[in-house]
Amino acid sequence: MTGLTVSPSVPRKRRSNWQLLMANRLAAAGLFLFGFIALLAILAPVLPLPNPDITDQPNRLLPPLSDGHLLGTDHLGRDILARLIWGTQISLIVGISATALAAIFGSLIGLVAGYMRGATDTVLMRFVDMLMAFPYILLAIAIVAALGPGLLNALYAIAIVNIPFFARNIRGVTVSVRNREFVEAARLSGKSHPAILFTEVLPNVLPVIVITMSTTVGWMILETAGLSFLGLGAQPPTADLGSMLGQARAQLFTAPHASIIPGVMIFALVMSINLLGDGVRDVLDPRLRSGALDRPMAVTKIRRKAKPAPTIENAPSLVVEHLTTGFDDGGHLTPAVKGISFRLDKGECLGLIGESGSGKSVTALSLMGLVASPPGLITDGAVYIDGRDVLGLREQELIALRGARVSYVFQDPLTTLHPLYRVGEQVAEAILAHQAVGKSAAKTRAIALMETVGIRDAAERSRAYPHELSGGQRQRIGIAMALANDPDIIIADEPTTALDVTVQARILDLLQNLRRERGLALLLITHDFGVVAQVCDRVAVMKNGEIVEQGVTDTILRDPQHDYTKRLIACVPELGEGQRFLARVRPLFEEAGA
Ligand SMILES: Nc1ncnc2c1ncn2[C@@H]1O[C@H](COP(=O)(O)OP(=O)(O)OP(=O)(O)O)[C@@H](O)[C@H]1O
Repeated sequence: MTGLTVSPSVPRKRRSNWQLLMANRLAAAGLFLFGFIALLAILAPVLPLPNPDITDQPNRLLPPLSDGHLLGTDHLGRDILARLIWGTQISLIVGISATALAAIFGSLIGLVAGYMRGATDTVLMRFVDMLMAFPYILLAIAIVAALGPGLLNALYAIAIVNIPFFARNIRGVTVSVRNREFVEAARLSGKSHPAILFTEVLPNVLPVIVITMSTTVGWMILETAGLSFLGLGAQPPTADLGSMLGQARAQLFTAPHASIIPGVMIFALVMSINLLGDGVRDVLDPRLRSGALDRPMAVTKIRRKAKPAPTIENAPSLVVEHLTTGFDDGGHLTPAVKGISFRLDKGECLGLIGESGSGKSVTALSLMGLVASPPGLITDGAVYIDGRDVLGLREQELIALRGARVSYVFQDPLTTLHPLYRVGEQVAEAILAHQAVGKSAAKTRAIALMETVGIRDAAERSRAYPHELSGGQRQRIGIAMALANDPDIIIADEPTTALDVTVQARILDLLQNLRRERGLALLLITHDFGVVAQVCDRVAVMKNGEIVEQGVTDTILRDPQHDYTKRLIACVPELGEGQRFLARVRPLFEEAGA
């Protein structure tokens, strides 16, 4: 828990983008350094600096800390500090202007190509591909050579070679946004294409434009310096960082300070902008924070306050003790599950019930360390399977338990089944993940499992793709995969919510039969007390991440103690009881102020 502050149980006010940026220490350091350099550059006209262009041959190549020249003088006796500050100003103006130009034209190309598609897209993107086909620094040199050396032409050249980065990025996002329902709705309402592009699409791609700008501006400053270094950018006597470096090259060994000083400034400037740019990207696209997308952890991060006993005696199949899971929002922990405890015995069904957002799924995923990290973090408690604390296991041991001893059935099988593989192959793959059997044996067993879960013509249906099956059949495939390795515990997270009532009843029947036949322990997550009444031996009621009541289902149904449980039970209407149901429910909700 070190370094994290924990929110109280009342909902916390969302932190502003500025607060999130400041919470990122590297970005804050980048902002501080960049702010300091930019301030110096802005104040150049009012700072007590000598004229940066006045030469003074007798005082050439004076070392730093010389009288009247804090950073010494260059090969023509000009004051290096003055040239450095004025040069930084020019480098910043050129780099930022080139970024703005590239962003405007590149984004425009990307927006139009991605939105219009067809011939417009082909022509624009082939033009962009042509630009990208050349090494960009060579292309920039060629452009300046054609336009003639000079800072303005260097600016145009750097902007042109960076247009493709913006065009490609923005086109990709625009293509996905143009098919969204709100754009469709705007089209149906009769809005013109330009209006849709600028009022519907642009606001949604703006964060990507800002992210691309913040991560490329440093490079553009570096590229401008590169052109000036080669004598193609700033022309004498004007100084920018690249030309200072280029002119000092000849005295690299006799007066190294003349090159080291602008070199250090380029490094500090580009480094500070890149750190700040990464911070801006993380704030605007939190999915990328800390590389969350490319480096997801295999097991939820576990940092428990106290070390629980590694084993317990005579334990039932599953014991959860004081489990606490939260989400780390840039150094701030928002709890989602707060110290919950429950038990589940062999052959038993425990219902975990609660309204949306009460923490049921986070509980289910925490049991096998499946909450996505970052940002998920287990901060307390233990999960004992057959008396052994699985949260204390090594990563590989915990992964080996998944699907083998404990398996999951999720709400929407269409999102958990791979669309490009036949369902039989997917069931066989679940077997192969844990059992040393041949491919054909796995296929035969997969078909047998499909028969067990009630899929008719299993051999033939095993060759179907997920989209060729009905919702009920797909959920049966999900259950077959969960059964593939004869688990002891099945965690079913709202397995029937996406199905109609008749299919729902059949799937619940199937789970009941499998539980009885195989002695499975079933943790059934639902928000429907009707389902609990039908299937579960015991029930635990969750609210705001806590279990507010648990016990034998019949007892709780007959005599609920907690108001919240009473309201959940009252929400189960009985057939033909509409009026009586409403009369019963209304006072409960009025009491709760709902
Ligand atoms: N990746 C995440 N990052 C931040 N907060 C999250 C994340 N996943 C879940 N939460 C939060 O954790 C809390 C519990 O969510 P959970 O998904 O467990 O609810 P639930 O009871 O399963 O709801 P539902 O029935 O709608 O699935 C919610 O407040 C949710 O916003």
